[in-house]
Amino acid sequence: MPDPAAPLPYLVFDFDSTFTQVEGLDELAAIALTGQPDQATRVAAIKALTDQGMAGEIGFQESLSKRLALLGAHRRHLGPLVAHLQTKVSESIQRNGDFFRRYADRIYVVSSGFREFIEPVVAAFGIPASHVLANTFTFDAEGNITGCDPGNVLSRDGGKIQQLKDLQLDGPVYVLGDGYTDYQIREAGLAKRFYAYTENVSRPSVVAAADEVLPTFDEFLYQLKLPMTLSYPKNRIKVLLLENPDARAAELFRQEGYQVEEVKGALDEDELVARIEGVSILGIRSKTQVTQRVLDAANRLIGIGAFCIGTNQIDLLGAMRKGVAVFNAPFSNTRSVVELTLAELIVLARRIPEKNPKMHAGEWDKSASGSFEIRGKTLGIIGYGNIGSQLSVVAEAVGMKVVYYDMAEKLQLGNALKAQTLEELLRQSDIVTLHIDGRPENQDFFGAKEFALMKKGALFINNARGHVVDVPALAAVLRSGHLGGAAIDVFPHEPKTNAESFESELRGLPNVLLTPHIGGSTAEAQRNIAEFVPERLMQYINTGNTQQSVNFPNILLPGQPGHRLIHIHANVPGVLARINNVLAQHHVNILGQYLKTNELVGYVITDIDKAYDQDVIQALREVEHTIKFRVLY
Ligand SMILES: NC(=O)c1ccc[n+]([C@@H]2O[C@H](COP(=O)([O-])OP(=O)(O)OC[C@H]3O[C@@H](n4cnc5c(N)ncnc54)[C@H](O)[C@@H]3O)[C@@H](O)[C@H]2O)c1
Ligand SMILES: O=C(O)[C@H](O)COP(=O)(O)O
Repeated sequence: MPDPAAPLPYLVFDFDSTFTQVEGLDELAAIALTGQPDQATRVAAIKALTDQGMAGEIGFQESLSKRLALLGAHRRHLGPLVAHLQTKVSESIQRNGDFFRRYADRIYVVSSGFREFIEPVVAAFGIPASHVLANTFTFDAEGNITGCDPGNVLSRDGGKIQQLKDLQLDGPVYVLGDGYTDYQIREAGLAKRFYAYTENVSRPSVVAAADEVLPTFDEFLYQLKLPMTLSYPKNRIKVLLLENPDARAAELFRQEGYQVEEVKGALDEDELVARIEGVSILGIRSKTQVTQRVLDAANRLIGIGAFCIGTNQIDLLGAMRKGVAVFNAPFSNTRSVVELTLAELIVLARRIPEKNPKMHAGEWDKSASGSFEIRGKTLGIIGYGNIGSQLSVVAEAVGMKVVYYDMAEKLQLGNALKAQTLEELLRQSDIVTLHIDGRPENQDFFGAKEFALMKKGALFINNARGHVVDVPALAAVLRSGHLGGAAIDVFPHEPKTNAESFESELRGLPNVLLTPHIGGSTAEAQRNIAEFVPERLMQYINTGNTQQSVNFPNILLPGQPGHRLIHIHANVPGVLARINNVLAQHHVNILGQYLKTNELVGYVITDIDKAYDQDVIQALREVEHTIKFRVLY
């Protein structure tokens, strides 16, 4: 760590795959060979030689001369190459361009690439030509590139080492690069530290030799407490994804620069407590219970993503008290559940759960007994929310009468009739389907009393949550023949992974269709969820936007004009006044302020001018009743 009062150490950057995302010679080859029949094979051969050289498998000089021989490039290709490379500067270097301009006198680019394309690219970052040390091409009279200047030390093996010796820098040198030749500067004792730069490419031999690994340049600036454009390096944000959400979720988080760890199944409380330390984002589905104990062990948690609809598995109030925002996907699998329920209505009405296993066992049981059409029958929908109301429309479209019951006042769709009481619905329905949510008060919502009120021979479906039904009572009415059948997708105790077995007293009962909680498990739903939830979480992290959070005050924030202070506090009187007192005492200019509270927490966003005294940040952290505080640049 440099002494803050001392000048910055000299920073020696590699160019190819470090300063830029690509290898300049590979790109030159692609441009020069455009339209040639053997383009692909020659470019691939050049790339392979680059990699062998970078990994230290062949000498640098051998790699370079073989590549140049394959290249067939001309001076006229250099202009397009530079224009292309200017769009390929590493993202974190691009966003910290101001740092380079400010400290250009301490920065050198030492590369085995070529001055002809490096100089113009780094010049845009304030780095003068005198700080670019690179090879130079040789040309023939027609302007064809024939090779590289053999007099340049960088064209030889050990060239970077010699170049650093020749530079005679009068202070500590830190080298940042992706290649083995960058490490060799440190190995030769000419640099104090070597940082393996892995934003674009990560070479195991180089990473193994490094003092530090830099997934981005933000990480370097953060470690050295240097000015940076992000408030926190994204590579430090750890995501733990459980229960196998669609691969797109991990892909989106990784694209954002986060570290992602995945666990196929659910974790129990002890397992999750052991894994949650250091995790900033936890992604789960319906199985993993996020309890107060888990939240207490979560020292870095910012947000939880429920990659499903239900959030009853999360202690939402506990999360709120800890300043952890929870997001779900409230509509992404709605249609999938509706389609499954529609299928089950018909399948149960035709007694398929009984007939199918018989057929597989070689028994031909052709009979109309107990089978009926669903047309004209009454479907009782309990819980007329997103799923219940969409099912209502679909069921009417296939000729059913719909009656619904909901504790809340709901928009009546089509010809559906509202039942004033649950009893009224149960007495008239031929099929009853549950679509209430899994809030704790709904534990054993449907039991012996409710089953007794159903018509003899009626059918029952539960695709909502397992714990809302008293399963022994259901098993009893199925055994007694009071119910004609049931389709059950959710259970009070479900296996954590596919490796565990499923135990239930519903197993083996007649005309009972059991499915392994697959109501929302379709390709479409899972893909939608895997895009929806990461988007909400990343917006929250990047902008403070809490729109559609299930436990936080919802604020849709405007664009950020300066720095943004995000303050989560216990909802007690006077906190906003204290925040504003601190801001006033430090003469901070407020550009905008937004506050929303709920019963437990207050959420205050303050946009301020970028110029402010850093002490204000500590003072804001110390405001009484603060739960969490962060700054967005
Ligand atoms: N099987 C699956 O794979 C699967 C997939 C998605 C959703 N779900 C579950 O389906 C259920 C419904 O989902 P949704 O998106 O329609 O939810 P929703 O919140 O839109 O609707 C739930 C409705 O139930 C009502 N309700 C709650 N408790 C009630 C009660 N005691 N009496 C009467 N009405 C009550 C609410 O007022 C609300 O209108 C949830 O439990 C969800 O977890 C299961
Ligand atoms: O709440 C939900 O969306 C469903 O129960 C689906 O849950 P799952 O993602 O665990 O299948």
